[in-house]
Amino acid sequence: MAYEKELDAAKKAASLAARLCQKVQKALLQSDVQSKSDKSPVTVADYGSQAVVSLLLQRELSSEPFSLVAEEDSADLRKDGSQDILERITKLVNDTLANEDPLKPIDSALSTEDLLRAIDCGTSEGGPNGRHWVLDPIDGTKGFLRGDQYAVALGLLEEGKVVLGVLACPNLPLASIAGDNNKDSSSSSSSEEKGCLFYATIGSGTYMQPLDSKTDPVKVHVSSVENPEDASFFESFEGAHSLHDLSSSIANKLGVKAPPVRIDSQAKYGALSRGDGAIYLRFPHKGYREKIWDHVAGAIVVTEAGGIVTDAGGKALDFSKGKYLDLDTGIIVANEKLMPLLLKAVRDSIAEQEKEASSL
Ligand SMILES: Nc1ncnc2c1ncn2[C@@H]1O[C@H](COP(=O)(O)OS(=O)(=O)O)[C@@H](OP(=O)(O)O)[C@H]1O
Ligand SMILES: [Mg+2]
Ligand SMILES: [Mg+2]
Ligand SMILES: [Mg+2]
Repeated sequence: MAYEKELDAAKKAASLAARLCQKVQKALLQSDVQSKSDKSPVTVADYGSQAVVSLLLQRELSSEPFSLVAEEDSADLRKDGSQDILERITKLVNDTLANEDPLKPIDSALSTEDLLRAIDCGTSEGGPNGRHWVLDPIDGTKGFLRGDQYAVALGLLEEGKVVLGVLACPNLPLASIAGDNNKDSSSSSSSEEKGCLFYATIGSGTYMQPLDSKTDPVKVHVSSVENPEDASFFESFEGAHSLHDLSSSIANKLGVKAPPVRIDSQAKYGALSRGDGAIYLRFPHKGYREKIWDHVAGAIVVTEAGGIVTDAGGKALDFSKGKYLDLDTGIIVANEKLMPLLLKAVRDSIAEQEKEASSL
């Protein structure tokens, strides 16, 4: 299989980073209200996760040139007054790496300077040439803070095309979340087993396995629903991230009956890839520029499971332009059967909205 070595490294890196995030989220949720409103634990997990992925990929793929486009950088950690937090992150990363394989002797603990360097390996600009890893160390930071859904999202671009993607979703139930409308999908089902690892390489399909066990992976497929009346749709939890009114107008036009399922992060792409819902609608407010790390891993996880991911005009997403995606209005996802109907509903709803706006 193509990209076997890269996939092994990516799964290992994302799983280990997810373990670090779980540890921080647990501490965060157990802590008192005052320290919950202190955003530093989130920062710790974002930086820690990025460092772990950066270090693991470089270690496992040491014979290859390494380029990483990632969300975080070390600028704030290098400022005066950041020494305490920097030491905390360094300890967290060292502890995580030491627990990775208790049988393997640890080389030597990382210094704070090593940690800053590992984070800053993620400052590549990406682009159309060569290989670039793309990382969102915690996607859905707001969900992470609430104790809800988040994902460690890692992808690989080759000559501007996504060839591999891994999504670690520590709070996503292994069972379907279909019908979990507006429920808190992490805490509503506390007895259910949670933690999913989705992965895909180009031409080989999408697989899911439990995040914390060696259980065999299963191949997943997007929903085969053909009648929009039977479809349900996902959208951002945060209203500030996507225009919920526009989504509901599109859903009405299509005849979708079920209310939206709102969950944070690229866990939406993971859930769609196994058919928990049939449609994803994402319409950021005007002027917002989408970053590639918010979609690279999720897009291949869905397309390899048989889905289609486009902008609101029906164009495939172009990940070759650097850190940003140039988009027509929004991002939509559906299976092949629903996509033509969805595109028409999107076009009609946007036209209606523009007409209303111009008559004001
Ligand atoms: N204004 C605005 N509009 C659209 N998108 C935005 C906006 N602000 C942030 N972001 C990006 O959204 C990422 C979070 O993913 P979701 O929107 O799917 O989830 S959620 O609604 O936040 O729960 C989130 O990713 P993280 O920063 O990694 O959490 C952001 O990159
Ligand atoms: Mg993100
Ligand atoms: Mg993030
Ligand atoms: Mg962020």
